[in-house]
Amino acid sequence: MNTCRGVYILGFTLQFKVLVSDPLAEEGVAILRETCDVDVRTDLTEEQLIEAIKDYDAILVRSGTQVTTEVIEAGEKLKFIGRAGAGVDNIDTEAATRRGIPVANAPSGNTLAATEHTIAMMCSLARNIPQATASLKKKEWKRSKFMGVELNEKTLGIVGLGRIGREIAKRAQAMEMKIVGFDPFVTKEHAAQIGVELMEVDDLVKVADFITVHTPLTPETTHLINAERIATMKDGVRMINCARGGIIDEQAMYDGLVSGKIAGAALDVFESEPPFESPLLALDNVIVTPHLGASTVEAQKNVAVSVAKQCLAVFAGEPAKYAVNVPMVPPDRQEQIPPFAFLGEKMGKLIGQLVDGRIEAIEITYGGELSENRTNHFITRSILKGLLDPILREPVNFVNAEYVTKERGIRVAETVTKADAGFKNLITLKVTTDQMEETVSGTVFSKDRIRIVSIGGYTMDMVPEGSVIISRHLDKPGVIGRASTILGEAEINIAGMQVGRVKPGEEAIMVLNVDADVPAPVMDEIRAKVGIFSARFAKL
Ligand SMILES: NC(=O)c1ccc[n+]([C@@H]2O[C@H](COP(=O)([O-])OP(=O)(O)OC[C@H]3O[C@@H](n4cnc5c(N)ncnc54)[C@H](O)[C@@H]3O)[C@@H](O)[C@H]2O)c1
Ligand SMILES: O=C(O)[C@H](O)COP(=O)(O)O
Repeated sequence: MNTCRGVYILGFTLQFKVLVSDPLAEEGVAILRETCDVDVRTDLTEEQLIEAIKDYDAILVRSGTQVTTEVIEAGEKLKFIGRAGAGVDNIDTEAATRRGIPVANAPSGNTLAATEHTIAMMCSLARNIPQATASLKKKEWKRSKFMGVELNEKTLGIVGLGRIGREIAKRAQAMEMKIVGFDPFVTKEHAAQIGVELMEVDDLVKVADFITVHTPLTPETTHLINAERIATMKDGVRMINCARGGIIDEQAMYDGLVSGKIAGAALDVFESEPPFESPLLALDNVIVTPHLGASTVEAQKNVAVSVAKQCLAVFAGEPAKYAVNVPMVPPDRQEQIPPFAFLGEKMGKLIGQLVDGRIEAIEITYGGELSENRTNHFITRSILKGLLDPILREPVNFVNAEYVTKERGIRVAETVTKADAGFKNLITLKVTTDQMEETVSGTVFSKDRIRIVSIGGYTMDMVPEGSVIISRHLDKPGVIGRASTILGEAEINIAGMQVGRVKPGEEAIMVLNVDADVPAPVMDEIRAKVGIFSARFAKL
């Protein structure tokens, strides 16, 4: 363990504890040690991890640690789960989302390592290099036994055209292979641009000489390559899996390798790891590596540094760059979103203090230029956080805001409209409870000029910060004066005041910015005054 300086936040220095439970490159650990207490404990059993995790603010893993629901539930202080690598299938992200814990990975740090490993495996498979090496080391000289095949002019089928799939396509074209691909999330045009003929998986398996899979392991991709598809493949097909065990059905692959339908397989990953019990290990036409796809010095440094930096960002109250359970802010929106997210959170917080009863529905209307904005869901999350966090016992944050809302049966509707009530952009939030309805609207004039522009239909120009009293009263002389006198007697300074009305002499609204908290008896006194229908104190 290392004693260190702590992370400085809002005038406080907080000492965070980080558990590294899989081997992580020293460059990443060193970044964490500058400000945190770091324990590297790569030998914990699941039971020991469940016991240990309660002391830590973050856990950093590779694929070796199973971060299960039990681990996450036991991690009372957990604020961040980092995966130094791409696949997060060893982390129960749903459980983390429920608890509001961001899970982040390092998606591109090991792309080239995994790509090069796949290419190495394909070449080794084509030329029997591991088998020939083992044979010669036994002092055998069997040249005809290890006759290979060329890659030149063969068809390579790539299942999953993401980061790794695309890099493989590029390299395989340099070896003059013809590339066909399957990926339901890639267009034909995009595939064509990278030299790949896109087709359905059922067609791909029929035409390919080599098949390599590069998808995540999901319910849809589990056993995507199964006995039925293997039966339709070319005789003597060769298969490579450097993505995740389970994308290819291992039993079906074993049967195909034994029958000779499949000439050979190169496997870096397995349905169960380590695969000591797998019959595949006994087959001569199977070459294997122990999940080494990401194991290069360069990749390990990249991924360790990436998750360490994201961990510190989260400790400092900033978002993790590659959070997998929080929507990603597109790079071109990183400047634009924060003022709207700020406004949304404040609007949520305000309306939450203006309503009574059980919240049943939340309607958010994005108007003006926001009607064309693809990233309104970020603002919605901020609104939900602002509204629900002060009300609920469990913490609500950007990660679990949607989950918590849904779990409580609160209906959320997002609509867009070109109508803008004269503003460039306008957010209108309406909350319906079992007792009442309230509406608040706000706008961003610029990042330094953010305003609530109406409450309950009354126009105003309110800075959404600090402490406020919001009252509804009769628009008659003396009513406002009565409220100010009460505050003066209680020695509460009024820093600003706004009044809004629809018609003279009818109900009006007053917003008083005050410099201190207003005690409940003082609020009761204001409410009791003739002409004041309601008055609420809110902190933003
Ligand atoms: N062996 C290793 O050490 C190693 C190293 C790095 C990555 N990986 C694994 O490699 C895989 C690919 O990584 P990546 O960085 O390229 O991921 P990626 O997210 O960039 O790409 C995955 C691609 O799979 C596609 N896909 C999703 N569902 C699909 C489906 N049902 N059918 C077909 N395609 C589908 C996606 O559209 C995407 O294009 C992951 O499983 C990752 O965990 C393994
Ligand atoms: O998904 C990944 O990034 C790879 O499977 C690498 O796993 P590792 O970090 O355990 O090597």
